Amino acid sequence: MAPKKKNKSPKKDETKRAQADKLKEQGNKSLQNENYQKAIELYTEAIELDDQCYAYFHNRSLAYFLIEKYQFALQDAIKCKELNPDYPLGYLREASAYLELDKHEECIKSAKQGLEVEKDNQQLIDIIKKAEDEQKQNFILPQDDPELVNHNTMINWLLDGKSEFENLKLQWYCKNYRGVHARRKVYNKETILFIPKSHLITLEMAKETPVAKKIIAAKLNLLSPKHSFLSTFLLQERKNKESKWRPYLDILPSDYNQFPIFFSEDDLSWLKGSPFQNQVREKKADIKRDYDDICSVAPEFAENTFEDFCWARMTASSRVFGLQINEQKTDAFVPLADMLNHRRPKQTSWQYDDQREGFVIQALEDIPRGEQVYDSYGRKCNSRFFLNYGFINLDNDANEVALRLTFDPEDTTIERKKEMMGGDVPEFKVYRILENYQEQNVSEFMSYLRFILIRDNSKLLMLQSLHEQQTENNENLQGYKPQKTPPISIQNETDMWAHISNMCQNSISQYSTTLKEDKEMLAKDNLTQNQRNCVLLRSGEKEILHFYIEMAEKMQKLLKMNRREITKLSLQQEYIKYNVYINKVIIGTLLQGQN
Ligand SMILES: C[S@@+](CC[C@H](N)C(=O)[O-])C[C@H]1O[C@@H](n2cnc3c(N)ncnc32)[C@H](O)[C@@H]1O
Repeated sequence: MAPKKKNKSPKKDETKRAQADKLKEQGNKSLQNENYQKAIELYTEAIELDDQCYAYFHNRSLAYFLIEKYQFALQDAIKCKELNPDYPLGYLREASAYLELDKHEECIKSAKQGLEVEKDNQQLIDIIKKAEDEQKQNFILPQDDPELVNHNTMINWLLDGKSEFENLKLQWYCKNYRGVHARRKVYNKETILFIPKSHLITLEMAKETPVAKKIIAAKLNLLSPKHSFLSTFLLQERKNKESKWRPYLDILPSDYNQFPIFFSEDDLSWLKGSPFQNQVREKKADIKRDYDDICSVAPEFAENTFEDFCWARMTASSRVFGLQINEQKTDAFVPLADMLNHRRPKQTSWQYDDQREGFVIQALEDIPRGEQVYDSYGRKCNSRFFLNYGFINLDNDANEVALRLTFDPEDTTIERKKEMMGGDVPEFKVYRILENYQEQNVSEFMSYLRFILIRDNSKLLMLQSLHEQQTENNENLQGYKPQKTPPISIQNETDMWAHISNMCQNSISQYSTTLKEDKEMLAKDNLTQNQRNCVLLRSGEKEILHFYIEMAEKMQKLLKMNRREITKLSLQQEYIKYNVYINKVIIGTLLQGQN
């Protein structure tokens, strides 16, 4: 049977076109009013009446783009281009959708075609530049680089295991150094990553290795048991070519040369004078002790060199998450989640979701497309970041410097002090002080020092009775806590500042460079990364020491004045930062009652 002829009445067509145009106008108004869904409906109705008008497809493509339906935006842009190849904005819509879909080649190709139609269209020129820039960032490594190949294998392994992270992508900054970026705009509260339990390496799994079982059976007292168990697991699986975990193992950093425990003596010498130099040696010695202990109960573990064990331990210290799975605390390696770099304040939060049975990360703010997505590793001193993560955080308000307090053996009140403290005084006590003197650590340090410096038995008696009053109702009356000593007298407080100043000056004199010299070195920028990090670490410590030397000088000066003079001086700019101490301790306590 012959097909029926269509009734082609020109008049009917014209009416339809007029109706369609009207709908388009209404659609444009909705678009202007940011009612994109309505605009899409109106353009769709227009298209149903007349599917040969490029403008309807162009406008609907734009509306789809604005609600982030990029695949639909692309389809309409392609149709617009087909209907009118001379319309440059059709190419712009197509290129924009391709860019959002991370199809950089295609984006550049369609924008270039658009430029053939209108050669100086600035939007087309801009989008080519943006796509090229992103391409450069994405492909810092050649396509066949093993790191990239391994990365793709891991991504497929995770996706096959039903992981979800469609809005995230990995980006390289240089070899072995990667970060996670938003593939598309991420919204506050959006769950951006899900890794099922099947793809987590937990502490419980690590405790099942033959070596771990021997450690447990021998009741070994390891210094870092959790990280050691996880390390034995990593090393066991690394040797197994058929390991289920191969895709994850293959993307782990191949070395940790920027971690201080791997530093040469030459690199370590850049830490001369810093208490951190010892911390590094102690950390390495602790890891060696764990390694030797493990080898002693599981001799086969010695197949792994100490270097191998250090590699595994640093992998654990820099990548493990402390989780709670079904109310049980554990530690785990979480592939891909461990690719997020650190930044404070918190931009994302993570947890194990018992219902979904997997690890999830949620955004805590909107993150624009292309931006790096961070995890906060917490508020930590740079010495901890350096030791356990191999980097230094600039502008870190949590930096500390270690100061050691000891009782004076010549102190005639020492016996009473011992008695008060419940028998004995510790040989020494190390406090890690921060530049902010209001931090609890610092006030405990000052209080401890006040107690050490008392030379007057009557003051000790007063503290003892205060302590007894405070602990009156406490049945397990414990010894006196020097770190709770309140400000006692002008003399004691003056002594405390003099002592702080001496200790800080003594610490400063241990370094082979001054703070000024460090700053000049950093400005020159001719240091290796490890040298630079050492200089940043030691200069951070010196800043704190200088802060307290200056504070000590000013507070000793104030402690010689009367209340009126102090109040006047404290209003000066250079004293403002000490006002909390001045008002609370000097005026509020030591000079209480004075006019
Ligand atoms: C959990 S991993 C993050 C992924 C890592 N960048 C990678 O490529 O494997 C932690 C390591 O990332 C690096 N890192 C994380 N945050 C950093 C930051 N803010 N600055 C410098 N390096 C950082 C450090 O090397 C750290 O040991």
